[in-house]
Amino acid sequence: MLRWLTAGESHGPALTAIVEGLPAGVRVTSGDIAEELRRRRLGHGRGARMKFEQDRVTILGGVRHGVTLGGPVAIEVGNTEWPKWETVMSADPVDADLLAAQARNAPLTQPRPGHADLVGMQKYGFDDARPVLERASARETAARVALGTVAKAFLEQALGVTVLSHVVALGEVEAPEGELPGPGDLAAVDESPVRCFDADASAAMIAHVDELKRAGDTIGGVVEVLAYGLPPGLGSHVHWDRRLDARLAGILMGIQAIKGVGVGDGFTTARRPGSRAHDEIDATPDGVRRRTNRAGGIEGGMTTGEVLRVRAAMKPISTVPRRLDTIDTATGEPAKAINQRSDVTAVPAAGVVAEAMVALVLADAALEKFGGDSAEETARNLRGYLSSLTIK
Ligand SMILES: Cc1cc2nc3c(=O)[nH]c(=O)nc-3n(C[C@H](O)[C@H](O)[C@H](O)COP(=O)(O)O)c2cc1C
Ligand SMILES: C=C(O[C@@H]1CC(C(=O)O)=C[C@@H](OP(=O)(O)O)[C@H]1O)C(=O)O
Repeated sequence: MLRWLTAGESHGPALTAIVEGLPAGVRVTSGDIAEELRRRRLGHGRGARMKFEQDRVTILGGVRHGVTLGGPVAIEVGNTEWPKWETVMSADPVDADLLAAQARNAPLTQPRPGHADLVGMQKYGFDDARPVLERASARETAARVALGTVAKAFLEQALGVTVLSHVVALGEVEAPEGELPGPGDLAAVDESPVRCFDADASAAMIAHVDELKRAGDTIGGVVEVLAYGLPPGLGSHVHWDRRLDARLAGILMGIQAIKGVGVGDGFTTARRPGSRAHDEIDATPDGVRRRTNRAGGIEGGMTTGEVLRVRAAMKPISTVPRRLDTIDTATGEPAKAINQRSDVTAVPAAGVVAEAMVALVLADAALEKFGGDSAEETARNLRGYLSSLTIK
């Protein structure tokens, strides 16, 4: 079983991430993690913070000379802006000068509609939104992407599985249904400032973001994660919590601001008759194949061996520059919500986060099926399973 945790606040000194249960022999370096973190920071519509803040990656355990050892992998993502935030976010009791400086930081008492601010203050008994928003912030997704890098490396090296994502809708602009990016197309997707594979849709999305920025507004969208090279049989039909679709939905919904998940054609499938909703099966010289992939590579809670295809819908950023109506929790009077700065959209970044989340679930499901204390053992067990399949 793969276990993983993250810790740290948005403006704290660092995020910390640990993953336990990955085999030995997976090649991964801090450079690989830094590259994935770089991808997560990109995207047209992200705010000023992405430009001046740097992620500083240090692998603190579980890797030696660029190869995993089989123990927990611990990763620190340091925040280069920490010195500016030390008085606000210091963990230890502070001296008198620091306390005086902190007292000048007025509490944040105008909670943003759509963010965790108000209910977090109620639940945890704070009269300031700062302690809530620091952890609710999607800064934490940097730690998840760091862990996802290790999971992706395992999937590639032990199973030959490639995970990538692309943006399929940004607000009202949708990419045409059609050609999907293939396993080698990640760089082509990343070239688009909105991570959209279709050039015309990409241009329209960029214009849409610019228009919303001018209007002081924010926007959501839909990302699709694809996984190529999966064998049939990851996950199981036998119990609800072993179904791969349930596990993928849970992990994707666990990303900040994700409000819907679709597997394959998702909600569209519900509007089609059965004759046009399912994927008919053929025997081909290459083995059993589905004629289409409307199911997105999952039937009965298990991978079918076709391309895995899952979508996640993100709501618009809740720090709206136009400042939505709220209350001041200190006075109970009407007020305008907190707004220092904000992303117009973070949908392209959410795709990179979603890749990491899907990679962790797939790595977990692969280890459940094939086991292995070394990546080589997992690969050997996969080969044995594939060669022993009676229906190929
Ligand atoms: C990559 C990423 C970047 C985000 N950037 C912002 C932001 O700049 N401002 C903001 O208010 N929300 C941002 N969000 C969304 C908030 O984290 C989210 O709205 C908040 O957690 C409340 O959503 P929830 O109800 O799903 O928890 C971002 C989310 C992601 C995934
Ligand atoms: C820092 C990151 O995202 C942040 C996520 C976020 C939020 O409320 O979720 C709010 C913004 O931070 P701030 O309010 O300090 O400008 C984003 O920049 C990051 O992704 O690395």
